[in-house]
Amino acid sequence: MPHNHGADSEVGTLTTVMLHRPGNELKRLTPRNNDKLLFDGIPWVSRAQEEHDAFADTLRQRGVEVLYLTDLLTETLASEEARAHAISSALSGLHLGDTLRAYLAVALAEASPEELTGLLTAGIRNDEVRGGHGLVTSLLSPYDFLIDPLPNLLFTRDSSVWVRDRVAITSLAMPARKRETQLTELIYTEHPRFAGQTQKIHGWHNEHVEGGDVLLLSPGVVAVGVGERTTPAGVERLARQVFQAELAHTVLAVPIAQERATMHLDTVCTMVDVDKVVMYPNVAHSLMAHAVTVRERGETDTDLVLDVAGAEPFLVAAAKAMQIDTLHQIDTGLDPVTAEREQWDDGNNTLALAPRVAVAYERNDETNDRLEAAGIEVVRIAGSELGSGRGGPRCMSCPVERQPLTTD
Ligand SMILES: NC(=O)NCCC[C@H](N)C(=O)O
Repeated sequence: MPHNHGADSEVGTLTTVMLHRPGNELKRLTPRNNDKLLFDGIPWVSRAQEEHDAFADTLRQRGVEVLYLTDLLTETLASEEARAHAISSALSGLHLGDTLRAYLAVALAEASPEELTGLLTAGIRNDEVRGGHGLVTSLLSPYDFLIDPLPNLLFTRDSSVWVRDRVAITSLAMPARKRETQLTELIYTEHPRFAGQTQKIHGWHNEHVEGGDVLLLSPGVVAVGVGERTTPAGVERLARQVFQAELAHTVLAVPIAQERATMHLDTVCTMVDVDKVVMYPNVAHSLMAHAVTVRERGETDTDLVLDVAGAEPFLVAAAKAMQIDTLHQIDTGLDPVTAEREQWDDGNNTLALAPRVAVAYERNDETNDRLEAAGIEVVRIAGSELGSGRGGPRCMSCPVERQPLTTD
């Protein structure tokens, strides 16, 4: 049966979502590598899995189809061509050397699709290989990774993002995450559910854009955070591509502080209704946006001539582009210290299941209370372990299909 994959908003009823159940890749985290691997602590893996299973169950109970990235990958790797592609990309790093690369290529080719998924996601450590011994294996430490683990796969939001009926394969800025998009690209290209019926925009080889920075404010209006992850050139490239494919009429480029606490736009602002956002109060008054529109079309996205407006307050620029009177900020009224604590714990990182229904971490009591007072149904989930990677319900979910808000 053909699917209507895609999303034209942040809040249309969520039909299908891609998640990643945390697995052995989290067991690779140690106090020596957690910073490099972008985790703030060492999660208790079985509890993280329980929390994640509860999150997935909550979504299913609300009628959402949950696709797991690893299931999709394993199904994709049933194809010889996809396997060969996955293996050569995973072994392309310059740290391996020819002897080890050749040995690993054979060993990976002999693995079953399930085993290969495990190796591509949890990685391979030098002390785990039995052959391929030579200069490189001898000189590397036994604990060095030959294929890096991908603990941040948990945050499926960042490695792909649907804009209407197209999927953008993103280009992740941090070295620890770069390989994630090799896997999402492979899934969207080769998995039978997507192959041949999924048009792609952007790509891992393009300028940096991360999905957590991309907010579909309304059909035709895309906001893109520009900060630690998405670069100015990244937003320009994405804007060109969505304009060329006529997926949007306005892209709002939104500068955000280049800090870990605000690594993506969705760490400070998410939508909970067609005209309401929950926003970190400490930035609400300073967040600005440049509206980018098309002045002149051309043959390709590089020929487009863009108009870039001067900076305006984000809520003002957004409302104008969305052609509504006001984009309301739910007034959480939190004192700056509580606001800072709850922002750090992803209080503003909600996942809308439909207009006025949002999944949020239970720990952010005050933000959640204020959301409820404003008429939003808050579906609370536990995230004490999940949160150690600094991501909330929105970060942990890639909507593959939402019911359209567009009426035409
Ligand atoms: N959209 C998001 O904010 N995703 C959270 C990503 C957390 C991950 N540990 C990272 O640093 O990239």
